[in-house]
Amino acid sequence: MSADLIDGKAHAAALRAQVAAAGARFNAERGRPAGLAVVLVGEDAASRVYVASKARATLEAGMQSFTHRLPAGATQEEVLELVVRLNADEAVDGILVQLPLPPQIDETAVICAIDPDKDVDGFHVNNAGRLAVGQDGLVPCTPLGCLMLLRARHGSLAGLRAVVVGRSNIVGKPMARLLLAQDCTVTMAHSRTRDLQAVVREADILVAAIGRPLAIPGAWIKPGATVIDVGINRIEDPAGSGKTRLVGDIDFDSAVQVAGAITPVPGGVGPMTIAVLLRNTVVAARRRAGLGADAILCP
Ligand SMILES: NC(=O)C1=CN([C@@H]2O[C@H](COP(=O)(O)OP(=O)(O)OC[C@H]3O[C@@H](n4cnc5c(N)ncnc54)[C@H](OP(=O)(O)O)[C@@H]3O)[C@@H](O)[C@H]2O)C=CC1
Ligand SMILES: Nc1nc(=O)c2c([nH]1)NC[C@@H]1CN(c3ccc(C(=O)N[C@@H](CCC(=O)O)C(=O)O)cc3)C=[N+]21
Repeated sequence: MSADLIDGKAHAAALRAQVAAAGARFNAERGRPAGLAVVLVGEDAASRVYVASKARATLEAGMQSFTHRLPAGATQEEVLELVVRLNADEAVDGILVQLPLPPQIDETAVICAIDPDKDVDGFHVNNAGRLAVGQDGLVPCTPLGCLMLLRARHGSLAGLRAVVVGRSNIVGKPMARLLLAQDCTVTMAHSRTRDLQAVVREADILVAAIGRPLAIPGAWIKPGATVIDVGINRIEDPAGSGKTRLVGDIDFDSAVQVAGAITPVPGGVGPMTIAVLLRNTVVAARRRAGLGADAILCP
């Protein structure tokens, strides 16, 4: 038996088309496009690629894109000043500060400085708190993208056993909260979990956000489970070509034999993250303008 592939690229393309339509409606109502500002500090090559692809996707969705690059040696004050300026800029509906930041900059302080209503990453403590208590806010892109993939496959998730491996503030914790809000029975696992294999085995829905290449083998997975692989790990190609390739946290080749459905890496969760970022930007723009929810953007 071979699992169904969950095509994140196709789901992301569909979401982006919906976001473009909602963005066009916003533009028609308000006489200006929704705007996303991305802040990149330093020259990290991988970050540059993400930032460029976000800017391209933003323009393709009919939104305005503002990219701000600061040198790797930028001070905390310079980053905070830029954030304050973007908070006050009426053309900017969403602000994303690319993480990680260089070591001289306090990430928490920078995230805290972002206007929560423009925090399209959903990392601000106001938005994390809103998610925790079930109030409307801005939800982190990667876990919301995972939830959309799960809803597309299952419809209702009520009563299913979900296991989230990883408890970071940007993926694991918000993922678990979203699944709980969908009435899953949720377990959060992490590096101190005892007998991870037995915990994983319980999962009807398994979300891996660990950051360790191929950490979970197919033999651990419950037959028929839906497996969402958030991990993006660059490893040396085992064929010894000297090239590198991207792999997830799940050992795809063995897991695909056991799971009911599985996301590939690349082409799974990653493309959804960017599509949800655009979705969050239109949601933020509508809320800031005092417009009601746009049904098409609801997960
Ligand atoms: N597709 C996408 O769009 C995105 C992908 N990612 C990818 O997702 C992965 C996770 O990212 P992120 O959440 O930021 O990572 P973090 O490093 O912040 O968190 C990793 C989590 O995994 C846990 N962990 C580490 N080792 C083990 C282990 N052996 N067994 C069980 N749990 C373990 C850690 O536990 P503990 O808390 O105990 O240390 C921690 O909670 C990365 O590969 C990242 O590149 C991230 C963001 C977006
Ligand atoms: N403030 C902030 N918000 C983020 O959301 C954020 C961040 N900082 N820092 C870095 C991580 C990582 N991240 C990814 C987004 C898309 C892909 C993606 O589209 N990946 C493609 C592959 C891309 C490739 O080939 O390199 C895929 O999985 O198919 C990956 C990773 C967002 N992040």
